[in-house]
Amino acid sequence: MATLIKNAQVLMDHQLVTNDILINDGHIQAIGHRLNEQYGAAEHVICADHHFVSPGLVDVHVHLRDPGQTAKETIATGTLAAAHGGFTTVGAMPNVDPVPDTPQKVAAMVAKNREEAHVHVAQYASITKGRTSEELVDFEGVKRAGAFAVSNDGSGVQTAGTMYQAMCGAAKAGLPLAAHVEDDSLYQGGVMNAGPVAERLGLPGINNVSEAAQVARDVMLAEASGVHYHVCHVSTAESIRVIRDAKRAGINVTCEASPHHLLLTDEDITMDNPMLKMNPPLRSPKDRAALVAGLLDGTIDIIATDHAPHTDAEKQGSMRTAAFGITGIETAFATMYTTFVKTRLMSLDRLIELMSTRPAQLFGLKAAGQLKVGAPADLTIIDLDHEYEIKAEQMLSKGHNSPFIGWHVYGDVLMTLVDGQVVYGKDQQK
Ligand SMILES: NC(=O)N[C@@H](CC(=O)O)C(=O)O
Ligand SMILES: [Zn+2]
Ligand SMILES: [Zn+2]
Repeated sequence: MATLIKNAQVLMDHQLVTNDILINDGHIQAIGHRLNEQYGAAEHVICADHHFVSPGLVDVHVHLRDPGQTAKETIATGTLAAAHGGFTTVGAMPNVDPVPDTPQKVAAMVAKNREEAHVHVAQYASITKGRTSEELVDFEGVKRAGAFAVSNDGSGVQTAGTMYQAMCGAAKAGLPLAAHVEDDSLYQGGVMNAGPVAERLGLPGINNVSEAAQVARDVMLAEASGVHYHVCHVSTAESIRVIRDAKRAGINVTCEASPHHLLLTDEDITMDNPMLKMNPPLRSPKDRAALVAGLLDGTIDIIATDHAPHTDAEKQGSMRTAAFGITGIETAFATMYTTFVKTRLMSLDRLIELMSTRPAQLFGLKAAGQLKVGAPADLTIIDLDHEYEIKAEQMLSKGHNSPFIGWHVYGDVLMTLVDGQVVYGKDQQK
């Protein structure tokens, strides 16, 4: 079946231009004008009404919680939430139960994702068995079973020797290694960033060095092993400095930042509020400024949400006891667009590079992140002009643990297509 998207604003050579997009057999067949004269009338016509049509967004850091914690999220709800956020490919973190730490378990996850997901899911295998042990997974085996990368997200790899062996194995298998950087021996049980705000609130703090020291260690190990080392949710000025230096030295290191670390600081925590509790924590304004500088100078390669849904009960009460993590996949584009593009700190083109093109390229997701003839029709139609309020009841994730509820933003996703099929349509929702 052919679908024609009419009057789309698409980015071409860094400019927005009006075009029609013809989709056939799940792929983009043509981009241009008066396509029906050349190709015949399409069975299905979607009027984009001069809204922006983006290559589907790509988020390499998402927690789908399934199997094992389906009260928080399922593959179905998490990927529907992704489609609502404009994402057509997500990377699923392996802190689920059972952990995908063998080729068999990875193959089972890949099959389950294919069965139940509304968007493409790239599956992480863990780095070590059970995610916290020192026993390495079979890197070649998990790659053959369909893993696109390895990560122990949720925990750092504590021992340098284990990390080095893991990097050598991942490098040999051609798998990127995405690291949650956290040295347990430097982490002293905090629940928010260490500093004057934590002191004022009487809450235990998490220092910068528990992250940055492990980044520094890993950069050395990455150089020695030759792996593609990717730092997850970078949050400190020191980590940015180490990564910038490592890149200058030609080491194969990349990193992601999450919207919340680019948009909020610990000064936004005016009271004990679990909606602002995540790991790594919201850092100081100085750290945020270093992250923004890193985003603008290219030290930060991509944006990833770290969408971490929890039940309402787990996010109630005090930050001392609430779960770490916030949702993000439904608010990432709008919050980033509003703060960085609408204000002209960054071009729309660059934001799409950070949220679609580059993550696909860095992680070898060859079919994703492109709007061009021959590519899969993974697209999202976004209204950039209408201001709206982020509301919990509009979220399709099971998790409502977002600090962005109540924000007024631009960048409303109207429709998302995966392989030419509409997987989210604003008008079709309640
Ligand atoms: N970021 C978080 O605070 N939580 C994540 C784990 C993680 O990303 O490290 C989770 O799985 O809930
Ligand atoms: Zn993490
Ligand atoms: Zn995570």
